[in-house]
Amino acid sequence: MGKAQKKTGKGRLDKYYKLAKEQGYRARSAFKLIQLNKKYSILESARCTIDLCAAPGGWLQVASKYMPANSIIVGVDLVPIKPIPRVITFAADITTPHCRNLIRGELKDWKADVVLHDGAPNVGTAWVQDAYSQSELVLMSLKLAVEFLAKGGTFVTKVFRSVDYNNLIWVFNQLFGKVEATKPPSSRNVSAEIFVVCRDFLSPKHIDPKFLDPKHVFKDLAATLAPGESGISTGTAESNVFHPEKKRRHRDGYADGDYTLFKSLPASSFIRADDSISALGSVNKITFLTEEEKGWLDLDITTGDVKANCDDLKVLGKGDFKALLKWRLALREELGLDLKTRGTEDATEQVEVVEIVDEEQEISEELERLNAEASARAKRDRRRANEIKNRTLQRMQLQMTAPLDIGMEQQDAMLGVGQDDMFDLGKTEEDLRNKRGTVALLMDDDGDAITGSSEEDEVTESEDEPLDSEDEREKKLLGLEAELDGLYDAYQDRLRERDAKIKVKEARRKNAERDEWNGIEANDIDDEDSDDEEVGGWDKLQEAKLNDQNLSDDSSDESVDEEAPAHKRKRMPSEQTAGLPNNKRPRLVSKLKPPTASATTSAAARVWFAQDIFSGLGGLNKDSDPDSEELDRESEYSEAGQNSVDASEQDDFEVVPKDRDSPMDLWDGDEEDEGERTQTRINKYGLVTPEAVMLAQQLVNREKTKTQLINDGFNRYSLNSKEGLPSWFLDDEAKNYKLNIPITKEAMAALRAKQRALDARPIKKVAEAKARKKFKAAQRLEKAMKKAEGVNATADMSEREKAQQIDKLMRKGMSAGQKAKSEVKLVVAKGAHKGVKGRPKGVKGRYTMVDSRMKKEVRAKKRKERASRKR
Ligand SMILES: C[S@@+](CC[C@H](N)C(=O)[O-])C[C@H]1O[C@@H](n2cnc3c(N)ncnc32)[C@H](O)[C@@H]1O
Repeated sequence: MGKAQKKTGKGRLDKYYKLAKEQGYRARSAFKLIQLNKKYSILESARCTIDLCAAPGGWLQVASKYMPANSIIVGVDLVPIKPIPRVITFAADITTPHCRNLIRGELKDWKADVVLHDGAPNVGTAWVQDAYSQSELVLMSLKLAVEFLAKGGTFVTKVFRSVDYNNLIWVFNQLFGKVEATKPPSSRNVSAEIFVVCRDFLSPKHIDPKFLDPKHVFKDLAATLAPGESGISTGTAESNVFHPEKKRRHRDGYADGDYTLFKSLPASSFIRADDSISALGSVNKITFLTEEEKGWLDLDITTGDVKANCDDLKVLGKGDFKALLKWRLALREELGLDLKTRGTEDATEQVEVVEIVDEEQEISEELERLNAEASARAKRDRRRANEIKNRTLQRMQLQMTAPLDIGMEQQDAMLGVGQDDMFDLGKTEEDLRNKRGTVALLMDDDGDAITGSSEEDEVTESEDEPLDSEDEREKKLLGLEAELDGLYDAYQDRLRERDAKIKVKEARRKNAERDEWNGIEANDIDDEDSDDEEVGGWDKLQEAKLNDQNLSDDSSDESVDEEAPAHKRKRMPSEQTAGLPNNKRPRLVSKLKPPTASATTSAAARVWFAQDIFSGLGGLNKDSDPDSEELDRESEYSEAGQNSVDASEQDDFEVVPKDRDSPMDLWDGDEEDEGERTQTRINKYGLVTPEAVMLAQQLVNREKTKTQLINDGFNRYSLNSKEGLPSWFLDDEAKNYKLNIPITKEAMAALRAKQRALDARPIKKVAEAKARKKFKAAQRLEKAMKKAEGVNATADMSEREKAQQIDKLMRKGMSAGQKAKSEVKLVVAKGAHKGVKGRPKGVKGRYTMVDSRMKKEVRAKKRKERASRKR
């Protein structure tokens, strides 16, 4: 009975339950992570994952399946988790410091790329309270996540859709670059759970503890709950009065002995009640039945509105309730129930309550407004970036601009500073001119270079100015190349968008970059700025909200203050030489610099900036080599009496473009990695290309020596430098510049044989099924033999009977365990059998009537099945 109930109850045993069983997952929830991972590709590139609330271990199994080999997976839960290969698990409460210490002990100083949280507290108490503790658990998991996550990491958490939901999302938004809520198909619709995927952890240096403190984050809800009470009570009644829109489910049931839903309250009780607000929240009507109460109806203060309000409290709004409370106070004074002072106190009390609740409402409204604003801003930025891209492409097509490359354009767009590459180049020239002739113009009294928007406006476009013909030609040429580069990149992007595999690879590559890259990001500076402003990010944000400021928009922070702390300055190498006059740099330089760690500028951009015209600008070329920058400035500002540069650095110094044929360029670290990777691939899968098989055969058959093969591998292009060549050319070249190795018949045959052998191997499931079958047959036989021995040992059977019995047992034991199928006779419905209804003559046992139509139909059906299976 239990079984039947289980199957139908709540539809628990749905297809994911069955799938989980089939695929060996411990919980159906595993599919939630599989689906989340499919959407966001979280696990493929992660090398360390922490799963909080992991029992029984479904998510851990998924993580272990999808994460790269040798990655670290740690799972924690209140209950012990059965061991899973290559997963570390322990039992702890994630809300305790003990748990934190255990994780720290496991990770040492590693950081996690992903933190998962699918926690659910034990249900059973009131719904409001359940949701609250779930939200608390989420906040606790976030606390661990921010401690252990690496910058750029991902936090996936389950949240219940409750009143806390928006507050949690708001907090996530403060700590992560991208926050998305999603409900995977395997999550039941009846469940209030939703999964929030927070990517791009910002890793701020200081996090205001209030962000992670349930008291602050869920202030709204906490305030509506009276201390020590878990749900519907005075607090809730109050909230019903002042927040009629926030309906909470009432699970307390009926009061003792009272089984009606409609409740009325005598006016005298309301007037004399201590807790008038909760009285208003829990009744439908205020009645005037006694003589005294009827008398109150005639008073001036009891206006028509008040009477109407008393009639049906459930339809009243906040203003109506306030009017009723005012009326109550006035009546109490009238009746002399309160001394004047007491009355005032009471009034103050009421007003305070109203104010607190009002304030809470304001905060929640503010939160909602901020969320809406953030999403609108993101949308606006996206639109702007698209516009910029389109405009740039148009200008490129009209040959109006020399695109540096798509990568840089995107950087600009991302920074939201607009696409004004040509203007910036113009500005560069302007700067040059200024530097040559009118340096003084750029200096203020203290010798600081002047920057600012007003200046930017003053900078004129130098597009119109004639360049000398040599330069112009070169510029044009580079422009054309860059244009080709741009178009090629766009083409590659389109290809990439179509190819899911490339997306995964890209994600991995990005992940690798993220770990290696320690450079500067505009955001970093922003973060630091806000961090450095110390006290309470929370308070500041609240304040910022009130001031209607955009938290991420901090263009004003771009200029670095003279008194800025040392670590702030460290971020801008160009400004390390504090004594130099141009601490503040013209816009072009400061704008291009931060994102242009050498890794981010394309070859085309580097070639572009390697032109003589830029050679005088520190920070523009050389990818921020601080030494060369210092020397540049040293030579330019020597009159200003700067002497902070080493004597060795003061030697004749010439800014030259990087030597294209320098030996450094020939050494390609990637190729070594590639070699290793190829080796591992070969170890794992063997040789998979005919060329490789052929070369191997030649080596084995001693047709060629290793040296010969290596020598054959070289060609006159092998040592060519790739520096400065456009990517489309390199891609094309990579396909064609190598020698085409002729493939022999033998190599192809060997490869095919290998493939056939691979195909002939049964898949794991089939092999397992066969082994199971064999094992069961052996068991049956053993059982039969034991029985036969028993029969043999019995004394009350004749030898003949024993032989018969044993024969029967053995036949049964040797059979496949299935009953022999009874034969079905096929009777063709033609000749004498045509049109016969019922059993045809002379046919005994089971039979089936068949005809040519049926034959055709069956064949067609089989054909279709085969075709669909192939597909
Ligand atoms: C829905 S289950 C997690 C299922 C898991 N993701 C899987 O795929 O197998 C929720 C888990 O949260 C755990 N949990 C609840 N509160 C916890 C706490 N404070 N600390 C650790 N685990 C907790 C419960 O023990 C329970 O095993």
